[in-house]
Amino acid sequence: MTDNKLLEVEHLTMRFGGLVAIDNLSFTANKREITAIIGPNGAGKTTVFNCLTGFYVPTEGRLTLHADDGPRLLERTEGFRIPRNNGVARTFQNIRLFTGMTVLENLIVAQHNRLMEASAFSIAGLFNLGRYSRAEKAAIEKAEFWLNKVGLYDQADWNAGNLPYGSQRRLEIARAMCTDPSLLCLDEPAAGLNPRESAELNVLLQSIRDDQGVGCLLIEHDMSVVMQISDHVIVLDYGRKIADGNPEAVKNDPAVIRAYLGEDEDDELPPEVAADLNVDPNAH
Ligand SMILES: Nc1ncnc2c1ncn2[C@@H]1O[C@H](COP(=O)(O)OP(=O)(O)OP(=O)(O)O)[C@@H](O)[C@H]1O
Repeated sequence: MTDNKLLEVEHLTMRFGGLVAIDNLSFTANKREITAIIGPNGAGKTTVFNCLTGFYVPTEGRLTLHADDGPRLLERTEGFRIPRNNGVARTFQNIRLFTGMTVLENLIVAQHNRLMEASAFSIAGLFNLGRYSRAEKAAIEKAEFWLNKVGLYDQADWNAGNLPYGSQRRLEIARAMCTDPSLLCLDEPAAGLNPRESAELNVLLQSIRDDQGVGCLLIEHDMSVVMQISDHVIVLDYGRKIADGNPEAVKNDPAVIRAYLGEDEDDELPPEVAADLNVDPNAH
């Protein structure tokens, strides 16, 4: 199964002063799989993403992306090079689109690096019309492909900031996919979506995995999304891994149920989380 590894996280530790946000975390995410990272608030999920995508330099540990042309050590790569050179794309908990640009422009800007390469990073290169215009045409085709895929073709000329919230979430995913990632990191993509939008998101993410062959790393509080589409679930609590397995095994794991219920006798799980974790929300 070694060939199937996409991301290897080994002994990752992230400290902020005296606070240990991630404590000696190791896990593997495979190619063509959706790997979910779940856990209560403050468990360290976003910190893992921030280490993988260069926002934080880990205190300790090794983060290896097994790209098609060989392994890349993410913790040694400058943050801005990670999407460009290592093929790791990301969406954010709080949507970060270019709201003053159109929907189409957001998808073209995402391909800026490839267009600049085609221009040979020079004015002269821009006038090498054959090469640059081929790259421009390919960028527009890719944008059109993703506009169709996320159902936003008819809104291509809208300002991104005027899209409804659920559409902005889909546009953010489309923008990330326009960078041709090998690993797509999604930070709470279902947050704020209604049940219909959430179901559409499931279909989109499964298609990114199955049709595009892209591995996804997913932080999500919506257990219906996690349980329905994940191949593999990692559970964090206070920065430590407490479970690692398929969704069925994880949802029945007593350590996971305990982490969500807490030790406090008065704690109650929201009914939808309890249902997905197979527990009686009032049972203590
Ligand atoms: N830049 C930072 N400086 C100091 N502490 C931080 C920083 N970033 C995260 N933390 C702390 O690290 C811990 C883990 O935070 P993190 O945001 O990764 O959790 P999370 O599992 O993503 O939570 P949530 O589900 O609420 O988004 C928290 O105690 C948080 O306060």
